[in-house]
Amino acid sequence: MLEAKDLRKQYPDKLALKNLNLQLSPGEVFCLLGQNGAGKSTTINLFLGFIAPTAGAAYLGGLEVARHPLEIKKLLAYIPENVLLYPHLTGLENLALLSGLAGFKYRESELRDYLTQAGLPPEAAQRRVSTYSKGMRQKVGIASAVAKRAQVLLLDEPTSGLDPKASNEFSELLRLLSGQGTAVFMATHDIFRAKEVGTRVGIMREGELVDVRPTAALNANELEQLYLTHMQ
Ligand SMILES: Nc1ncnc2c1ncn2[C@@H]1O[C@H](COP(=O)(O)OP(=O)(O)OP(=O)(O)O)[C@@H](O)[C@H]1O
Repeated sequence: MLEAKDLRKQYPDKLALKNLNLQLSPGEVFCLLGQNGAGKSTTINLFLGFIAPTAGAAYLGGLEVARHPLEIKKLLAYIPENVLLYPHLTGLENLALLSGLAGFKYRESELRDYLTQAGLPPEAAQRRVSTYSKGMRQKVGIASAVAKRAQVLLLDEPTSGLDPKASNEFSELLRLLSGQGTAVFMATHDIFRAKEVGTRVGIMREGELVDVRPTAALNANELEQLYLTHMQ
């Protein structure tokens, strides 16, 4: 569902990603840990097609991202730290717009159901998004991923700045999506969440994926120790 083959990104004065090799199956949740500047966002931006690789290739659903920019946009949903929505439109209107762009036309009742399923309070659906909290905007992002029937979900530090309850609800939604077969690739600094929602966790250091483990094999303390050992 998601694959990197010798994926590499060289900036003029920085090798941001060194020959990444990785494969994700449907329903897998891969959490990528690493310090600031390790290359996590670079990896996500390569899968999004926002930047071009220097060598190697990124694939989504078997399609090479750099060669199929339009097709891959239909396969994937992207949730950055701050979900960008139209502030003067309501949650419902935003979702109608986002799913419409992906080619889906839903009735208002269906859009409401997607928002409720994502955990947005029903009264909020009619409110302008400018009144939403960060967690509520994330929920609209998740609702849009579900409404688009995204096969791959890319997330860049989605829980940073969320309170523990919102962060926990977010983890539940990721489990729901992965249960429906969506492959999830998430860059995060949150070791606890990575252990909780991830099926596998990877540790990136200076552009290199230095360790990959199934999360079932470690408890949160062991994962933290492993991470710290790699950062020494
Ligand atoms: N457009 C660019 N031009 C030059 N260097 C860049 C560019 N974008 C990123 N870099 C460099 O590439 C390296 C990897 O950056 P990246 O943003 O992928 O790290 P990150 O792991 O996402 O960090 P953070 O946790 O802070 O988001 C860093 O050294 C960064 O300065």
